Amino acid sequence: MKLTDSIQFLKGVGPKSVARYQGLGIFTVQDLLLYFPFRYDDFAAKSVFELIDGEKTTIVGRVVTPANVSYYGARRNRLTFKIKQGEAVVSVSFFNQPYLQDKVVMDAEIAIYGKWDAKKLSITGMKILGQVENGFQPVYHVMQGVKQSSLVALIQTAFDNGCGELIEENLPDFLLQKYRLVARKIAVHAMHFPVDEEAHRQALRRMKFEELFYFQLKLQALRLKEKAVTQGLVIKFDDKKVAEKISELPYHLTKAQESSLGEILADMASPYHMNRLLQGDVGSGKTAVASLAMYAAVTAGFQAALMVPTEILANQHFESLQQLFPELRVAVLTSGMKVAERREVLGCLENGEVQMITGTHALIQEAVNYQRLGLVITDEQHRFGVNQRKIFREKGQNPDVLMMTATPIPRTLAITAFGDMDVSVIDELPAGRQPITTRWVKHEQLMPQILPWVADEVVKGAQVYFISPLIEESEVMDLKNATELFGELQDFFGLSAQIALLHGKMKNAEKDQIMADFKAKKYDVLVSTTVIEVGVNVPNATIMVIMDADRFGLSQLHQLRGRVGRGEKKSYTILVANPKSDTGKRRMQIMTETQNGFVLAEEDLKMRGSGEIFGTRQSGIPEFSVADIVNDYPILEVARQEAVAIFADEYLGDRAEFQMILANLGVVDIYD
Ligand SMILES: Nc1ncnc2c1ncn2[C@@H]1O[C@H](COP(=O)(O)OP(=O)(O)OP(=O)(O)O)[C@@H](O)[C@H]1O
Repeated sequence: MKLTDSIQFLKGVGPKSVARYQGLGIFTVQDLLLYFPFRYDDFAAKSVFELIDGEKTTIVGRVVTPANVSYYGARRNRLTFKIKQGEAVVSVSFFNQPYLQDKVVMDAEIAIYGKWDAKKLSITGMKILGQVENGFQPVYHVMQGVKQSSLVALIQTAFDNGCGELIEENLPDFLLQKYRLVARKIAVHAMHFPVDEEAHRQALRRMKFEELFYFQLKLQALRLKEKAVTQGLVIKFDDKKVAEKISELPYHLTKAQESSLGEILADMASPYHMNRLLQGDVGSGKTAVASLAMYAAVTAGFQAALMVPTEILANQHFESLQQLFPELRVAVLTSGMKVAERREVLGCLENGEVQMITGTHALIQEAVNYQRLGLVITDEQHRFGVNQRKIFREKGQNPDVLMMTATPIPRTLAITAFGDMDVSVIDELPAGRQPITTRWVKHEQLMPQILPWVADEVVKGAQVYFISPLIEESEVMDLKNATELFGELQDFFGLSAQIALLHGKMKNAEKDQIMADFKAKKYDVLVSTTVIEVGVNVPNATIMVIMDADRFGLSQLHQLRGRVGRGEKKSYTILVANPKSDTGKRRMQIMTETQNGFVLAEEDLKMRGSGEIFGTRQSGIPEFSVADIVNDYPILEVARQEAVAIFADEYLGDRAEFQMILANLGVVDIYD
């Protein structure tokens, strides 16, 4: 038998079960052996003196009273009896399982799995265990038609047929020794049938290492391949002009901005393909760095493009680029544009008149052709697919690509998701920024306390955002909420403040007009749905009020809060929320405690898991079968170092172990 054989060749597997097992992703014997339990229940019997109140456990004792079933209510009943363990007498009850009565035999030993109540010296039973030799039992994800016990039996059959012996080692010897990892054969067996907890721990450690190591190898291989295969552009920018531009800025670049820009420019000048992520907290000045990189590309005779997720942002960047570079021809391209305007822009892009362009994903549509595209910067990269580069290549352009993100990515995730990328981090805010004061208030405080205070601040010249509650997946409800809030605020402020409403259903031109007017201080208060979440830059706005703030995730709240505190004036964020859940409360608490996006992102990750923050599929973060990127971070880091070392070590190239690794990876042609 081979590992690649279908499980149908195993004894006891008929066509029907083959189909069912396929539903679990099990096709071959190998799939079966690598289908690991997701947890283990500890059924090992314990002495009643070591038990903790509320703990789920197994107790073994001798039955000392007959089992009695008492009925109460229409269908409910309780089975009770007593057992003796040493001198201790323990009361046992089972709810609604009267049929267990037969299994309770006077004077016989019995093992009961259930929940321990220390005060009453009693256990609420969940099941009566047949035998208690091995207390450590695996639990698998199964589905209808496949029982735990049949799955276990099938795995046992596979081992009985010697399939376990066919499992080949896929880690090099020196790593097994260095990290004292158990052999693959042993680990796979122990994942299913551990003799004890320690055996299981060792098996798991080995399988996690293997999974993360291969993952990192793949990233390293990709990275190498990318560097070797794709001929990047050499963008010979004009040093002097760039320096001049920097000196003309109304502010000094922060150290972090300077070094990030330096890294980006070095990539551009090199013949390699830039594959870099620019990460920085909200308001840290990423866009400023990006603009300078674009300028550098233009001084070398290339075009540069900046791609952003919303039209509001595209227009905002268009304006600021025009302001920064009045001597250049800057354009904007969005899908909401008039046909004639669009045609004009497309023509000038193709003939090279337009030197810099910003826009939404309209920038990469088919009809768009560039004359000499040198640099593409994408904002909020996780909102775009990862395929942009391919699209550009298909257009015959091979620009350097820089991705920016304002969602701070915890280091753990950055390594996992972007392990094949170079990363620049802007980890300081421009000088002169004051911390944003964040307060959490209840709904009932809004009218008597918050609104009068906001009114006072408006009189003093403050501009204010009000974010209406988020109703997931319902634009209609979002709109209703925003409109209601708008009405209430109009009633409250009367003529004392100019209020505008902005929501996702508006026409783009209308949205742009409102944003422009808000920037120009024609409005004091902007009521909005979350359409202003990312990137909006109105430095004079200093107050952000978020209604039903507990409905937002931490990262989103952080983004929203980042809309204030963008100038030198003191800024405030008010979270209005009466959270019902503990998570909601915790979120509000954390928001008032820290303004550090990286800390918040770590917390968010702990509270929600990685998938929700980035949407696993989009972000390219794979789903691991045994490893967990948050909790297994130390293993991930070691695996990464080893993967990097392997590819860096030329001597390894000739060794059989290295060939084996490459073959397993399916990337034998790295050096071709
Ligand atoms: N070094 C600096 N000193 C002072 N102000 C700066 C500096 N760099 C940028 N700014 C200003 O700070 C504000 C925020 O900068 P920018 O829009 O580049 O940040 P960002 O990181 O892109 O923000 P976000 O991620 O929130 O969209 C802008 O008004 C910008 O002009």
